[in-house]
Amino acid sequence: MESIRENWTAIKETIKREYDLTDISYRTWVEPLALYNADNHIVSIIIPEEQSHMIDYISSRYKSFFQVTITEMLEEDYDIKFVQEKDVIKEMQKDNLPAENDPSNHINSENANLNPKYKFDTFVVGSSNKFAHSASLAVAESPGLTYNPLYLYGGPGLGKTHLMHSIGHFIMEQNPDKKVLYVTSEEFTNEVIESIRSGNAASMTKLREKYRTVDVLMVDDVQFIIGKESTQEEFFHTFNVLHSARKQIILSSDKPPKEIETLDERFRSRFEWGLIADIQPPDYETRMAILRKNAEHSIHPIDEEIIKYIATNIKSNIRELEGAFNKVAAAGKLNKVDLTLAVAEEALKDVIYPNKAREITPALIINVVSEHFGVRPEDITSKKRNSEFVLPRQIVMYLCRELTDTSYMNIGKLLGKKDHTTIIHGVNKITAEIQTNEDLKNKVDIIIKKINPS
Ligand SMILES: Nc1ncnc2c1ncn2[C@@H]1O[C@H](COP(=O)(O)OP(=O)(O)OP(=O)(O)O)[C@@H](O)[C@H]1O
Repeated sequence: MESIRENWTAIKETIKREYDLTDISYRTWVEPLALYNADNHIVSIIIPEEQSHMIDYISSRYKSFFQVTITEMLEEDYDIKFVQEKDVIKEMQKDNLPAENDPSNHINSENANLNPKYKFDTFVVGSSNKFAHSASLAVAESPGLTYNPLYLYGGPGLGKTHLMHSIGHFIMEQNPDKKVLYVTSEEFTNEVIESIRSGNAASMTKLREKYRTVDVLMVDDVQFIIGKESTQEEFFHTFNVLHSARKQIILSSDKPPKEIETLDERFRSRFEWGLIADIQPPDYETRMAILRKNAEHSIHPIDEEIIKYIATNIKSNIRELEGAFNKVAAAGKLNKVDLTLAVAEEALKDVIYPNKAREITPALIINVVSEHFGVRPEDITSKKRNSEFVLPRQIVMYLCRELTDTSYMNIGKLLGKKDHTTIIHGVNKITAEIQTNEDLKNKVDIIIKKINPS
């Protein structure tokens, strides 16, 4: 930092000379720029208040000039960030508050957003996920130093989130001072949208503080960020800042970068900088091992015969495998009967359709929406009027009309015997709201992609 400060005028004069700037350009754009700070190889440059409306222009035209000149003069890589004078003033005022008032100091295991159940020791390793598991462990052992970013991809419910959380727990157990943050793309998108909507520079600064000061950032289902312009842009800069500061980035997606058609080149190349590891659907042995592990924790013993039946019939998704197991266990408990193969077959008759392609049905929509909102499907199809069930239920109404041919009357029957006018109202409400409410539109888009990933 000190050497940049000492050479600040020389840096600007070098830029004038090397890039052949006219006197007027130099005096107008470059000379008034002041150095704010240089941390983690990021040089922050203050744009004076009277030039604040030109920040995009100054950044696009002069950023690379500063980057190249500083990097060459100091023989170290630097990234450049332009900041508004008024934001710097606010930042300085904030810095005068006691440190504990700063929320970014409180990222610990709770607000790292990690599920305590998703750890390496609960993750069953088999041939389908061995590579992704080893890569994850290597990253957990030396974050920021081996593979950066780590990009995990695979179909739904195959353990990407479980592995990401395992890395987070491992790092924090080894070093509780590390700031680890897990976020879904949906949460990230909503935060960016919220900051932009508030039109408040301080809110954007806070968001950047939150994401750009961590040691490990994990973004789940990154494909949902791609194509959303302002979110994508914010993510791009966050990625650059963290990566150039050697902070670990872990991403998950349903596809490898080269198969995401809408991914532009700057993301593709960055995603490929580190290591790309895929997770395939589990083989029979792995499915059996996962089910046996579940059975160990079950209060009621579950026969090996039943475990084999589930492992044979549910092949492509571990979430569905666990769901089937839970359904069978619940059937035994609820009906107070011995858990025989016949009971298991009956419990799974709606789940197991041998050789049948995934069809979009109201039942599938209800399952995906309830999982997305963290509520039970029975709550969505019940008559309960609790506020947390109303929005998911209305989204189900809307999606049943958008994605299936189900009539209003039949949707009503599925959703707690509701009258068809209630369904029409729900569908119209969501149709109108997604025109103006970007959060909701984002939510609905993500749910549609989960229902129909193709
Ligand atoms: N190898 C494994 N061993 C034990 N449990 C697993 C394994 N893989 C996945 N699971 C379990 O399966 C469920 C789904 O896994 P997870 O949420 O990690 O999938 P995902 O790949 O992130 O899915 P999506 O892309 O839909 O978000 C979780 O309950 C997880 O604990």
